[in-house]
This record gives sequence, structure tokens and C-alpha cells, in this order.
Amino acid sequence: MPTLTLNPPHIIIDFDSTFTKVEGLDELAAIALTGHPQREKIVQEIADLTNMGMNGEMSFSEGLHKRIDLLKANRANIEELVSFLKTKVSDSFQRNKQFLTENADHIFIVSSGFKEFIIPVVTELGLRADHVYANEFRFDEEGNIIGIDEENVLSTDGGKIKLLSSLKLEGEVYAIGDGYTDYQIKEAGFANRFYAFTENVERPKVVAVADHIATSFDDFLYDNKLSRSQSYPKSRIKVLLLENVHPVALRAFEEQGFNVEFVKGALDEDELCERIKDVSIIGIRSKTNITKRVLENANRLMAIGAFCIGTNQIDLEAAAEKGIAVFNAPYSNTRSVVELAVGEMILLIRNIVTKSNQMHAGIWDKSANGSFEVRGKKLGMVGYGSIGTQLSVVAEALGMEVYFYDEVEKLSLGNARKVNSLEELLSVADVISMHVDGRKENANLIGKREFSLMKDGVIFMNLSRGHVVDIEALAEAVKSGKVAGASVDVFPKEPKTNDESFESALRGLPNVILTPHIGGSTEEAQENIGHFVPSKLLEFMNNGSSYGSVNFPEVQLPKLKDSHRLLHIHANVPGVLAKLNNIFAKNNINITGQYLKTNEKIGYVIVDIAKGYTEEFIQEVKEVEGTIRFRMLY
Ligand SMILES: NC(=O)C1=CN([C@@H]2O[C@H](COP(=O)(O)OP(=O)(O)OC[C@H]3O[C@@H](n4cnc5c(N)ncnc54)[C@H](O)[C@@H]3O)[C@@H](O)[C@H]2O)C=CC1
Ligand SMILES: O=C(O)CCC(=O)C(=O)O
Repeated sequence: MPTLTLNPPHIIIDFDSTFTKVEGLDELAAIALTGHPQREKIVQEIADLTNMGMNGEMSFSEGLHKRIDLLKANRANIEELVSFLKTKVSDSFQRNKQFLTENADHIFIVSSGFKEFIIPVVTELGLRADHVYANEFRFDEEGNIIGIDEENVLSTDGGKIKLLSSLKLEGEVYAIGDGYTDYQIKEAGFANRFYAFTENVERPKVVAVADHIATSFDDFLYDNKLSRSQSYPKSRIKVLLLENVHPVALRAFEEQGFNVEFVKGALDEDELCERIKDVSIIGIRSKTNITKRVLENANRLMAIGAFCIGTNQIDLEAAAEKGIAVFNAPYSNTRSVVELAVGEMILLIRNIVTKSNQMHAGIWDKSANGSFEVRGKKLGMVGYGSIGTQLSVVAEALGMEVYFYDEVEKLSLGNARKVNSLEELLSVADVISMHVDGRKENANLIGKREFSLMKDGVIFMNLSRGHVVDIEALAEAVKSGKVAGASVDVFPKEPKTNDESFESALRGLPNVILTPHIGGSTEEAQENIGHFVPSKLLEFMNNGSSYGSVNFPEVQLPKLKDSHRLLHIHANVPGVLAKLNNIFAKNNINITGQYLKTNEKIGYVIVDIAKGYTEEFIQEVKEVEGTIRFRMLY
């Protein structure tokens, strides 16, 4: 961790919406007016006044007095507010408690808020009570707020400037805040630099006049080469989450301070080529294609999270060649697909879709014709992986005979029978269910010829990938009666968002269940995926571990302790490790741990070194022939 400079700057920090995520007075009003019939209206009025003041659109003093008049609060409310504010300290200030404590002598809170709630909050993070400059309430005998200390310069227009003028700070002074009045400290010449703090709110008018936009306190500390909790501020690392991944994923990244953008739908190639340029981590589901062209535009990209099982939508090889690790959730939605397949199989074999549609049209057709039990029927699965094997167990429990064909040698579970060819499977099964992966070679695995090999009146299901089945051939097979019922969840061309319409030759066919690629879309699965994939991505980013990656050499690393960790990704050519070790030896660098894993394309070397290195050493490491990417963790 870089050390503090000899003459540390004086740091002036605003409180509301900077040190804490919220505005103290607004929250005090919300607490005090609990149960009041006009609560929402008054709280909103106070918030509007706060914003006008922050944006420099209203005289500060006028706004403050108006807010106090609206506020009907007392001492007990302040106590409640303090407990609340302690939970609302901005994440990056919380992370840097050590810096705040060690540098308390140079740090001042200068706020238009009130000492009564500011002091208890900031002193908990090691700051000095006598370095808090803020307003003070006036109370009546019952403890009700009846006004403010009018003598306090901070209650007047230009209060922060007057206060700074009286402080007479010598040396460098940096002001950090989200409001215009924080900028005015610099404008008046009492700060050398103004940092617009945008972790909680971003005010365009304030950002426009800033010397630097501090996306977090780590960002401020990084900009000034001061000691901090994050080697590189995560607020500078952009995460793009597409396709409406579960909100827990968003929270996982935000809690660590990443700059996260959340998009509900998928993006097409052109859009993605543009949007990906400044992105370091991207999260997608099945509809976003990360092609070679997209990757060519992705020069900051370090990791891709597929919030699903399939990764056929990603050019895994091109990603590896660029040193980009790809992770997925190989088991989180398996059960959801299996349950849907079981449900659909029963509905189809009983001809329930037709019956239900008839009922909606007012037709009562009570008959057993064409309705069967699944018990005793032969289920044939193409692909006996995670989903195929789970379905096999559940189908046997329903009394079905299970057959499977997998191109890889697989052990059968229960009484499932392996067959030796696709043709054999197609000819034996009453119900056929597709569970292969989406590799290119599986395009049109089931077409006209394959349907002709199936039993008459077969039930056919595809919950794997759209291109695996020739849709026109399936439509023909349904129309001819060869296929008595079908369920299809995945399509060669799927709408990118819920606003686009769905076109298919299967629309309107009898006893055909069509679902919008929701095999894995259950609350449980999505939440599990939302936890699992970010945990893999964060481990890779924070620790270097690539365990579970689908395209990267897999390494599970110990936690980093009192060392620097160098992560070196290179083309898998002979001699790279020897070259790296030569550089370590030449620079007298003490290695405390070293790990190497390769695959056919790339090598991944992780070296933990005792602290102390030079910029020249880092440069030499980066220049080793074959280096694809190099990064360093504390
Ligand atoms: N509808 C949905 O929402 C979902 C769809 N899926 C799809 O289901 C697929 C399967 O998932 P898992 O079982 O977890 O994958 P898996 O990788 O565990 O199993 C796939 C199996 O298919 C076999 N296979 C591949 N091509 C084959 C071929 N031509 N002939 C015979 N066997 C072949 C493989 O050897 C493997 O055993 C995923 O790749 C994904 O595309 C997965 C989850 C949700
Ligand atoms: O939920 C999704 O968007 C995709 C599910 C899927 O197809 C998969 O997990 O492979």
C-alpha cells in the first residue's frame, strides 16, 4: 500500500450525501413526521429545498430557514437519526476508516448540516469532534427544535467560505463534496482543488466545475497517492450488467464500490461494440453474443459472467486470447429446467393444451382419447449432462423407462439405459427431450431426417438451444401428426427484449407449448445465479482466482496477506516463466508464493512478492515477450 506523503494535504469533507449517503435534515424530517398526514408532502418540500441549495439555485440561508420551519423535530428524533446515519455512512468512507483515523489531524468536516447528528457519526470513524464545523440547533425546554444558532457563520450565505477563511489552513487544501457550496470554497481561493464526490449523487452543475470527479473516497485517495483500502479504486471499474440479471448481483458489485450499469434487455453487436469500450466486467445471459468483433472493442474487459449455464453465446477462445476470463453458473438453474420439462411432458402426453384452449373457447370435450400417463413410457434424452441426469432420476420416479444418448461416455444413474447412437434413441422413445449444449456443431442436430426416424405420435421437447432443432422441420412434423405434441423453450432467433414480437413457424400449431426461454427463469434459480456468478467474478478481480472459469487455466489462490500479487497472463509459449523468474532474481525480489497453470492457448502465472518493488521492475514484467495482460493486487 502506498504510504502517506510527508506533508499531507488538509482535507475538507462535506457531510450530507458525501460522508453519508443521505441528507441528514431530510431524514430527520422523515423520522419526526412519522404518522403525520402530510408527511410525504413536507418531506418532499424539504428535499426540494435541499436540492435547490446544493445546486446553487437558492440562497443557502433562505433554504435552511425554510427547512427548519417545516421541520417539527425534537431531541429524541435526533437520537434516532444518529443511529440511522451510522448505517448510512458512504461505503468508501467506511472502507477507509484507517486512513481517517490516522489522518484525523488534517481532516475537517465542513457542513451546512448540524453538529448534533454529525459529530456522533464521524467520530465513530476516528475523526475529531473539534474538527467538525457545522450548524447547531436551538431547543425549547421540552427539547423541541425551535431554531438554529444564528451566530454560526455556516447558517449564512457563503458560510463555508467564511469558515475556511477563519481556519487559515496552510499548505495544500482539498475540498470534497457533492454540492455547489463545496466548490465555492475552491472558487474563493481557500482550496487548491475541488473534488466533486459522486458516489451517492451526481449533480451536473457541480461536476462541471470540479477539478476531478471523485467517484469514491478511494478515488480521491488514489488521485493523491494516499494510503487506501483499494489498490485501484473500484469506483473507476465499470461493470455492465445486461439482460435483467437478479438485483442481488447488482448489490454484490455496488457494495464493493464498483461503478455498475444495469440494462434490462440484451444489446446487439453494434450497440455492444460501442458500450463495451470502457467496461471491465460484463454480465450477460443467453441473448447477448460476445463475438470476436465485440472483444476487439473491449480493451478494458477483464472478465465475463454468463448468468446462465450455456456459454455458446461467447467466443471463449477469442476471450482467452485477450486474457479475459469467462465464468458461468453451471448448476444454479438445472433443477428449474428439469421441473419445467417434467411438467410439460405430462401436459403434452395428456393433450392438456388443446383441452385448455377448447375450454377458453367454451368447448367442453370430456374424453380420454389421445390422453396417456407418462408411467411406463420411454423417455429418450439427447445429452446426459447435469440437466439430463437430473431429469433421468425424476422421470424414473414417475415410472418412466429412461434412455439416453450422449456423445461422451457417461455412467447411467438408476436404471437409465445408454444407447449407442442418436438414431437408436430416436426410434425407441415415446418422449424425446433435448439436453445437449449449444456448440456450433449441434446446429440442426434434429431435422427432417431425424423426425422421420421417430415413432409416430412422439412427444418432442427442446429446452436446450434454439439452433439445435430445425424449426421448419418440427412444424412439418407436428402438422403431419408425426409429432403429437411439442414443447419449445428456445429458438434460433429470440427477441432481445420483452418489447419485440416473437415470430416462428410454430405459432398457432396444436398441442405445442411455446415458452420464451424461461427454462431457467425461476426466482430461486435467478437469485442463486445472482449470488454465484458475481462471487466468481469478484474472486477473480480481488484475488486472481480463476477457479470455475470455462476458458481460463483454473487456479484457486490463497488469500493475499502482507504481499503484492502479480497476475501475469501470457500466450502459452515456452520460456515465459523462466523469463519472469530472471526478472525477479535480477531485481532481488523475494517471492513468497508462485502458481502457474496453462491451457492450450494461455498461461496464467501468479506471483506473490514481499513488499517493495520499483516501477522499472513492473515495466520489465510487462515487457516480457508473449505478455497478454498484467495486473497487480496489494
Ligand atoms: N432453457 C433454458 O432456460 C436453459 C437451457 N439450458 C441449456 O441446456 C444445456 C445443457 O445443460 P447441462 O445439462 O447443464 O449441460 P452439460 O454440459 O452438463 O450437458 C450437456 C451434455 O450434452 C452432451 N452433448 C453435447 N452435444 C451432443 C451431441 N451432439 N450428441 C449427444 N450428446 C451431446 C455433452 O456431452 C454433455 O454431456 C445448456 O448448455 C444450455 O444450452 C440450460 C439451462 C437453462
Ligand atoms: O436464463 C437465461 O437467460 C438463459 C438460461 C439458459 O439458457 C442457460 O442457463 O443456459
